[in-house]
Amino acid sequence: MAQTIAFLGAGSMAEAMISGMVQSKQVTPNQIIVSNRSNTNRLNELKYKYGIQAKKREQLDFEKIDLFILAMKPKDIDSVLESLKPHLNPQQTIISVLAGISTSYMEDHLPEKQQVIRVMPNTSSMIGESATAIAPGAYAPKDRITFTKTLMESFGEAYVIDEDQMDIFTGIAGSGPAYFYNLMEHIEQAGLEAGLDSEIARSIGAQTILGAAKMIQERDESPTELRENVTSPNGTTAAGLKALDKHRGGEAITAAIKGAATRSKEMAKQMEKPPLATH
Ligand SMILES: NC(=O)C1=CN([C@@H]2O[C@H](COP(=O)(O)OP(=O)(O)OC[C@H]3O[C@@H](n4cnc5c(N)ncnc54)[C@H](OP(=O)(O)O)[C@@H]3O)[C@@H](O)[C@H]2O)C=CC1
Ligand SMILES: O=C(O)[C@@H]1CCC=N1
Repeated sequence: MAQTIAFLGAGSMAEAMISGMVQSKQVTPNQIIVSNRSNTNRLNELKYKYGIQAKKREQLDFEKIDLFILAMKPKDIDSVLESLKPHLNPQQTIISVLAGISTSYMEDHLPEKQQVIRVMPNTSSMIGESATAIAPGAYAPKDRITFTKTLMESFGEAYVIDEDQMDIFTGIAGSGPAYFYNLMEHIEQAGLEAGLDSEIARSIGAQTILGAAKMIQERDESPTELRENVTSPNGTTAAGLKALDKHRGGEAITAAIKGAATRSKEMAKQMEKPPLATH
Protein backbone atom coordinates (compact mmCIF):
# COMPACT_ATOMS: atom_id res chain seq x y z
CA MET A 1 0.00 0.00 0.00
CA ALA A 2 2.27 2.80 -1.19
CA GLN A 3 0.06 5.67 -0.16
CA THR A 4 0.57 8.56 2.20
CA ILE A 5 -2.15 8.80 4.79
CA ALA A 6 -2.68 11.96 6.88
CA PHE A 7 -4.84 11.91 9.98
CA LEU A 8 -6.40 15.30 10.77
CA GLY A 9 -7.21 14.76 14.43
CA ALA A 10 -5.06 12.90 16.93
CA GLY A 11 -7.55 11.77 19.57
CA SER A 12 -8.58 8.33 20.79
CA MET A 13 -10.13 7.18 17.50
CA ALA A 14 -7.15 8.29 15.41
CA GLU A 15 -4.79 6.50 17.78
CA ALA A 16 -6.87 3.30 17.70
CA MET A 17 -6.74 3.24 13.87
CA ILE A 18 -3.04 4.11 13.76
CA SER A 19 -2.22 1.40 16.28
CA GLY A 20 -4.16 -1.22 14.29
CA MET A 21 -2.66 -0.14 10.95
CA VAL A 22 0.91 -0.17 12.26
CA GLN A 23 0.52 -3.57 13.95
CA SER A 24 -0.96 -5.08 10.79
CA LYS A 25 2.21 -4.16 8.87
CA GLN A 26 0.05 -3.46 5.78
CA VAL A 27 1.02 0.17 6.20
CA THR A 28 4.51 1.23 7.20
CA PRO A 29 4.69 3.84 9.98
CA ASN A 30 6.40 6.41 7.75
CA GLN A 31 3.39 6.35 5.40
CA ILE A 32 1.30 7.78 8.24
CA ILE A 33 1.25 11.46 9.21
CA VAL A 34 -0.74 12.72 12.17
CA SER A 35 -1.81 16.30 12.72
CA ASN A 36 -4.14 18.07 15.14
CA ARG A 37 -5.32 21.55 16.03
CA SER A 38 -2.80 22.59 18.70
CA ASN A 39 -1.74 19.86 21.15
CA THR A 40 1.95 19.36 20.31
CA ASN A 41 2.57 17.04 23.27
CA ARG A 42 -0.04 14.67 21.93
CA LEU A 43 1.55 14.70 18.45
CA ASN A 44 4.94 13.86 19.94
CA GLU A 45 3.42 11.08 22.03
CA LEU A 46 1.95 9.41 18.92
CA LYS A 47 5.11 10.02 16.90
CA TYR A 48 7.34 8.17 19.39
CA LYS A 49 4.85 5.47 20.29
CA TYR A 50 4.14 4.36 16.70
CA GLY A 51 7.16 5.67 14.76
CA ILE A 52 4.86 7.74 12.53
CA GLN A 53 5.33 11.30 11.28
CA ALA A 54 3.74 14.11 13.28
CA LYS A 55 3.24 17.52 11.72
CA LYS A 56 1.66 20.81 12.61
CA ARG A 57 -1.04 21.83 10.18
CA GLU A 58 1.17 24.46 8.53
CA GLN A 59 3.91 21.85 7.95
CA LEU A 60 1.66 19.52 5.94
CA ASP A 61 2.75 19.04 2.34
CA PHE A 62 -0.76 18.63 0.93
CA GLU A 63 0.35 17.57 -2.55
CA LYS A 64 2.15 14.52 -1.22
CA ILE A 65 -0.86 13.17 0.66
CA ASP A 66 -3.09 10.57 -1.04
CA LEU A 67 -5.63 10.05 1.72
CA PHE A 68 -6.84 12.41 4.41
CA ILE A 69 -8.54 10.73 7.36
CA LEU A 70 -10.73 13.24 9.19
CA ALA A 71 -10.76 12.31 12.88
CA MET A 72 -11.79 15.47 14.72
CA LYS A 73 -15.10 16.03 16.52
CA PRO A 74 -18.13 16.65 14.27
CA LYS A 75 -18.42 20.26 15.51
CA ASP A 76 -15.03 21.04 13.92
CA ILE A 77 -15.89 19.75 10.45
CA ASP A 78 -16.71 23.11 8.80
CA SER A 79 -13.41 24.77 9.65
CA VAL A 80 -11.46 21.67 8.57
CA LEU A 81 -13.24 21.35 5.20
CA GLU A 82 -12.78 25.05 4.58
CA SER A 83 -9.05 24.87 5.29
CA LEU A 84 -8.60 21.71 3.16
CA LYS A 85 -10.57 22.91 0.15
CA PRO A 86 -7.98 25.18 -1.52
CA HIS A 87 -5.28 22.48 -1.33
CA LEU A 88 -7.06 19.47 -2.79
CA ASN A 89 -6.65 17.82 -6.16
CA PRO A 90 -9.19 15.39 -7.70
CA GLN A 91 -7.02 12.31 -7.04
CA GLN A 92 -7.03 12.80 -3.29
CA THR A 93 -9.55 10.96 -1.13
CA ILE A 94 -11.18 12.28 2.02
CA ILE A 95 -12.11 9.54 4.49
CA SER A 96 -14.21 10.69 7.42
CA VAL A 97 -14.79 8.83 10.69
CA LEU A 98 -17.11 11.55 12.03
CA ALA A 99 -20.44 10.39 13.42
CA GLY A 100 -23.48 11.96 11.78
CA ILE A 101 -21.67 13.81 8.98
CA SER A 102 -22.97 12.71 5.58
CA THR A 103 -20.88 12.29 2.46
CA SER A 104 -23.13 14.78 0.64
CA TYR A 105 -22.48 17.38 3.36
CA MET A 106 -18.74 16.96 2.86
CA GLU A 107 -19.03 16.92 -0.94
CA ASP A 108 -20.99 20.19 -0.81
CA HIS A 109 -18.17 21.83 1.15
CA LEU A 110 -15.27 20.51 -0.96
CA PRO A 111 -14.20 21.04 -4.58
CA GLU A 112 -16.68 19.66 -7.10
CA LYS A 113 -16.72 15.85 -7.34
CA GLN A 114 -14.09 15.33 -4.64
CA GLN A 115 -13.69 11.68 -3.63
CA VAL A 116 -15.29 11.24 -0.21
CA ILE A 117 -15.74 8.03 1.79
CA ARG A 118 -17.44 7.85 5.17
CA VAL A 119 -16.35 5.14 7.59
CA MET A 120 -17.41 4.13 11.09
CA PRO A 121 -14.75 2.18 12.97
CA ASN A 122 -14.72 1.53 16.70
CA THR A 123 -12.00 1.75 19.33
CA SER A 124 -11.24 -1.99 19.09
CA SER A 125 -9.23 -0.94 16.00
CA MET A 126 -6.48 -0.53 18.60
CA ILE A 127 -6.01 -4.32 18.73
CA GLY A 128 -7.16 -5.19 15.20
CA GLU A 129 -10.72 -6.11 16.23
CA SER A 130 -12.88 -3.27 14.91
CA ALA A 131 -16.16 -3.75 13.06
CA THR A 132 -15.94 -0.92 10.54
CA ALA A 133 -18.55 0.32 8.08
CA ILE A 134 -17.68 1.97 4.78
CA ALA A 135 -20.16 4.15 2.89
CA PRO A 136 -18.76 5.62 -0.33
CA GLY A 137 -19.77 9.08 -1.49
CA ALA A 138 -21.07 9.82 -4.98
CA TYR A 139 -17.65 10.36 -6.56
CA ALA A 140 -15.52 7.69 -4.92
CA PRO A 141 -14.12 5.41 -7.64
CA LYS A 142 -14.24 1.62 -7.24
CA ASP A 143 -10.49 1.25 -6.76
CA ARG A 144 -10.55 3.77 -3.88
CA ILE A 145 -13.44 1.95 -2.21
CA THR A 146 -11.51 -1.32 -2.51
CA PHE A 147 -8.38 0.35 -1.18
CA THR A 148 -10.30 1.84 1.76
CA LYS A 149 -11.80 -1.58 2.57
CA THR A 150 -8.33 -3.16 2.60
CA LEU A 151 -7.07 -0.33 4.80
CA MET A 152 -9.98 -0.73 7.25
CA GLU A 153 -9.44 -4.52 7.24
CA SER A 154 -5.92 -3.90 8.52
CA PHE A 155 -7.54 -3.33 11.94
CA GLY A 156 -10.57 -5.63 11.92
CA GLU A 157 -13.60 -6.61 9.85
CA ALA A 158 -14.94 -4.09 7.31
CA TYR A 159 -18.35 -3.92 5.65
CA VAL A 160 -19.40 -1.77 2.68
CA ILE A 161 -22.94 -0.55 3.45
CA ASP A 162 -25.44 1.98 2.09
CA GLU A 163 -25.07 5.32 3.77
CA ASP A 164 -28.64 5.20 5.10
CA GLN A 165 -27.57 2.21 7.23
CA MET A 166 -24.80 4.22 8.87
CA ASP A 167 -26.94 5.41 11.82
CA ILE A 168 -27.88 1.90 12.91
CA PHE A 169 -24.33 0.67 12.28
CA THR A 170 -23.09 3.45 14.56
CA GLY A 171 -25.66 2.43 17.20
CA ILE A 172 -24.50 -1.18 17.11
CA ALA A 173 -20.77 -1.08 16.40
CA GLY A 174 -19.42 2.49 16.62
CA SER A 175 -20.84 3.08 20.09
CA GLY A 176 -21.16 -0.63 20.87
CA PRO A 177 -17.90 -1.19 22.77
CA ALA A 178 -19.18 1.23 25.42
CA TYR A 179 -22.22 -0.97 26.13
CA PHE A 180 -19.94 -3.95 26.75
CA TYR A 181 -17.63 -1.88 28.94
CA ASN A 182 -20.67 -0.81 30.92
CA LEU A 183 -21.72 -4.46 31.19
CA MET A 184 -18.21 -5.25 32.44
CA GLU A 185 -18.47 -2.52 35.07
CA HIS A 186 -21.60 -4.23 36.40
CA ILE A 187 -20.06 -7.71 36.22
CA GLU A 188 -17.00 -6.54 38.11
CA GLN A 189 -19.13 -4.81 40.74
CA ALA A 190 -21.29 -7.93 41.26
CA GLY A 191 -18.14 -10.04 41.66
CA LEU A 192 -16.62 -7.56 44.09
CA GLU A 193 -19.77 -7.45 46.22
CA ALA A 194 -19.69 -11.24 46.46
CA GLY A 195 -16.08 -11.15 47.69
CA LEU A 196 -14.08 -11.74 44.48
CA ASP A 197 -10.85 -9.90 43.92
CA SER A 198 -11.54 -7.12 41.39
CA GLU A 199 -8.81 -8.31 39.00
CA ILE A 200 -10.23 -11.84 38.98
CA ALA A 201 -13.80 -10.56 38.57
CA ARG A 202 -12.66 -8.48 35.58
CA SER A 203 -10.78 -11.36 34.01
CA ILE A 204 -13.69 -13.79 34.43
CA GLY A 205 -16.12 -11.29 32.92
CA ALA A 206 -13.89 -10.52 29.92
CA GLN A 207 -13.16 -14.18 29.21
CA THR A 208 -16.89 -14.98 29.38
CA ILE A 209 -17.79 -12.21 26.89
CA LEU A 210 -14.89 -13.24 24.62
CA GLY A 211 -15.92 -16.92 24.71
CA ALA A 212 -19.55 -16.12 23.89
CA ALA A 213 -18.54 -13.82 21.00
CA LYS A 214 -16.19 -16.47 19.58
CA MET A 215 -18.89 -19.16 19.85
CA ILE A 216 -21.15 -16.98 17.70
CA GLN A 217 -18.36 -16.35 15.19
CA GLU A 218 -16.96 -19.87 15.01
CA ARG A 219 -19.96 -22.21 15.42
CA ASP A 220 -22.84 -22.64 13.08
CA GLU A 221 -25.45 -22.02 15.78
CA SER A 222 -27.68 -19.00 16.33
CA PRO A 223 -27.49 -16.88 19.51
CA THR A 224 -30.87 -18.36 20.47
CA GLU A 225 -29.59 -21.96 20.15
CA LEU A 226 -26.44 -21.10 22.06
CA ARG A 227 -28.45 -19.44 24.83
CA GLU A 228 -30.73 -22.48 25.07
CA ASN A 229 -27.70 -24.77 25.35
CA VAL A 230 -26.56 -22.94 28.48
CA THR A 231 -29.97 -23.01 30.08
CA SER A 232 -30.86 -26.11 32.13
CA PRO A 233 -34.49 -26.42 33.20
CA ASN A 234 -34.92 -24.77 36.58
CA GLY A 235 -31.15 -24.23 36.80
CA THR A 236 -28.96 -21.24 37.51
CA THR A 237 -29.11 -19.76 33.98
CA ALA A 238 -32.90 -19.87 33.93
CA ALA A 239 -32.88 -17.90 37.19
CA GLY A 240 -30.36 -15.42 35.77
CA LEU A 241 -32.31 -14.93 32.55
CA LYS A 242 -35.56 -14.49 34.49
CA ALA A 243 -33.96 -11.68 36.50
CA LEU A 244 -32.54 -10.15 33.31
CA ASP A 245 -35.99 -10.23 31.75
CA LYS A 246 -37.65 -8.82 34.88
CA HIS A 247 -35.23 -5.90 34.72
CA ARG A 248 -35.82 -5.55 30.97
CA GLY A 249 -32.20 -6.32 30.03
CA GLY A 250 -33.03 -7.08 26.38
CA GLU A 251 -35.12 -3.95 26.01
CA ALA A 252 -32.32 -1.91 27.56
CA ILE A 253 -29.87 -3.08 24.87
CA THR A 254 -32.36 -2.35 22.08
CA ALA A 255 -32.98 1.10 23.57
CA ALA A 256 -29.25 1.81 23.77
CA ILE A 257 -28.73 0.92 20.10
CA LYS A 258 -31.78 2.93 18.99
CA GLY A 259 -30.76 5.89 21.18
CA ALA A 260 -27.31 6.05 19.59
CA ALA A 261 -28.73 5.61 16.07
CA THR A 262 -31.28 8.38 16.67
CA ARG A 263 -28.55 10.68 17.93
CA SER A 264 -26.49 9.95 14.79
CA LYS A 265 -29.52 10.99 12.67
CA GLU A 266 -30.07 14.10 14.77
CA MET A 267 -26.45 15.15 14.35
CA ALA A 268 -26.82 14.89 10.57
CA LYS A 269 -30.05 16.97 10.68
CA GLN A 270 -28.35 19.67 12.74
CA MET A 271 -25.66 19.99 10.08
CA GLU A 272 -28.29 20.44 7.37
CA LYS A 273 -29.82 23.49 9.11
CA PRO A 274 -29.09 26.76 7.31
CA PRO A 275 -26.88 29.14 9.33
CA LEU A 276 -28.72 31.71 11.47
CA ALA A 277 -29.28 35.00 9.67
CA THR A 278 -26.99 37.77 10.89
CA HIS A 279 -27.97 41.45 10.91
N1 LIG B 1 -14.20 7.52 20.01
C1 LIG B 1 -14.87 6.60 19.34
O1 LIG B 1 -15.16 5.49 19.85
C2 LIG B 1 -15.30 6.85 17.93
C3 LIG B 1 -15.24 8.13 17.41
N2 LIG B 1 -15.64 8.36 16.13
C4 LIG B 1 -15.53 9.71 15.60
O2 LIG B 1 -14.16 10.06 15.69
C5 LIG B 1 -14.03 11.46 15.82
C6 LIG B 1 -12.97 11.78 16.84
O3 LIG B 1 -13.37 11.25 18.09
P1 LIG B 1 -12.32 11.11 19.28
O4 LIG B 1 -11.05 10.54 18.77
O5 LIG B 1 -13.03 10.40 20.36
O6 LIG B 1 -12.10 12.67 19.64
P2 LIG B 1 -10.98 13.35 20.52
O7 LIG B 1 -11.62 14.50 21.22
O8 LIG B 1 -10.24 12.33 21.31
O9 LIG B 1 -9.96 13.96 19.43
C7 LIG B 1 -10.28 15.01 18.58
C8 LIG B 1 -9.02 15.43 17.85
O10 LIG B 1 -9.36 16.35 16.81
C9 LIG B 1 -8.36 17.35 16.79
N3 LIG B 1 -8.85 18.55 16.11
C10 LIG B 1 -9.77 19.46 16.52
N4 LIG B 1 -9.91 20.42 15.60
C11 LIG B 1 -9.07 20.13 14.59
C12 LIG B 1 -8.72 20.79 13.38
N5 LIG B 1 -9.29 21.93 13.02
N6 LIG B 1 -7.77 20.20 12.58
C13 LIG B 1 -7.17 19.05 12.94
N7 LIG B 1 -7.45 18.41 14.09
C14 LIG B 1 -8.38 18.95 14.91
C15 LIG B 1 -8.02 17.57 18.25
O11 LIG B 1 -6.79 18.26 18.36
P3 LIG B 1 -6.42 19.19 19.62
O12 LIG B 1 -6.31 18.25 20.80
O13 LIG B 1 -5.11 19.80 19.27
O14 LIG B 1 -7.53 20.17 19.79
C16 LIG B 1 -7.95 16.11 18.71
O15 LIG B 1 -6.70 15.55 18.37
C17 LIG B 1 -15.42 12.00 16.17
O16 LIG B 1 -15.89 12.74 15.07
C18 LIG B 1 -16.27 10.77 16.41
O17 LIG B 1 -17.58 10.94 15.91
C19 LIG B 1 -16.07 7.35 15.31
C20 LIG B 1 -16.12 6.08 15.76
C21 LIG B 1 -15.81 5.72 17.13
O1 LIG C 1 -19.91 8.90 20.82
C1 LIG C 1 -19.70 9.27 19.66
O2 LIG C 1 -20.35 10.19 19.14
C2 LIG C 1 -18.65 8.55 18.84
C3 LIG C 1 -19.22 7.96 17.58
C4 LIG C 1 -19.27 6.48 17.80
C5 LIG C 1 -18.51 6.29 19.04
N1 LIG C 1 -18.14 7.42 19.57
